[in-house]
Amino acid sequence: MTRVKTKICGLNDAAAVQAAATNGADYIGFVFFPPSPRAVTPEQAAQLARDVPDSVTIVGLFVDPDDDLIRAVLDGVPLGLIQLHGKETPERVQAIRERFGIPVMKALRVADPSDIEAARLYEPVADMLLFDAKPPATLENALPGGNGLVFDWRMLKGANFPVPWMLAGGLDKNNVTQAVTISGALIVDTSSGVEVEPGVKDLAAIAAFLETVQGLEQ
Ligand SMILES: O=C(O)c1ccccc1N[C@@H]1O[C@H](COP(=O)(O)O)[C@@H](O)[C@H]1O
Repeated sequence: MTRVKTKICGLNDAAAVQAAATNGADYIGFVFFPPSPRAVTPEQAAQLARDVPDSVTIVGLFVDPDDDLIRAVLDGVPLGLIQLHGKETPERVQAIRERFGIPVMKALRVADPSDIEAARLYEPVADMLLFDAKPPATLENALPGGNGLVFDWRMLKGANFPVPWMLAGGLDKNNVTQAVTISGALIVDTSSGVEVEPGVKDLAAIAAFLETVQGLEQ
C-alpha cells in the first residue's frame, strides 16, 4: 500500500505556507499567472520559499509561460517541479524541460474520455501529468484552472500511465476520499477547496484536508 501524497496550490502568504508545510504537504504550489487571484510575483515567491523545508517540493504553476518568466522565477525560487497549466504543446513541454533541467508536469483539462487519451501525447515529454476539470464554455471569467470544479473521476479508474499523475479539480476534505477511491489517484492537489474566498487560504481547511488524506492509502 502506498500513502496518498498531497499538493496544496495557490499559496500566497507565509501563514498558509506554514500551515501546508507543518501539516505534511508533499508539494506546495505558487501561481505565476497574473490574472489569478492567487498569483504571486517571483519576488514574493522567493520570500515565501525561504520558509519551506527541503522535504516539501516547491511547484511553480505557469500558463503558457515564456522563457523569461520561468527564468525570473528560478533566479529566486528553488522549484522542484514546473506545472504547465495552459495550452502548451508536447514540443513546448519538452523544450522547457530541456532548457531548465527541472521536472515538468503537464496539466490536462478533462471533460470527457478523449481528454484523458490526449495525455498520451505528453507521456514521452512530461515527468508527471495532472488532471483538472475543464470549465464549461458557459462559465464566465473561468481561469485555465483553479475554478473549484470537479469532473467525473470514473474516467481515470484503471488508467495506466508511465509517469506519476495528480488528481485536481474541486477537491476538498469532504470529497477527497471518494475522489481517491474512484480515480485511483496516488497524489491529490487542491487550491479552491482550502480557501475562504478565491485567493485567501483557510488555514484550518488546509490542515483538515491534509489530515484527511494522511489516512488514505492505495
Ligand atoms: O489556482 C489558480 O488560480 C490557477 C490558475 C491557472 C491555472 C491553474 C490554476 N490552479 C490549479 O488548478 C487546479 C485545480 O484547482 P482547484 O482545486 O479546483 O481550485 C490545481 O492544480 C490548481 O493548482
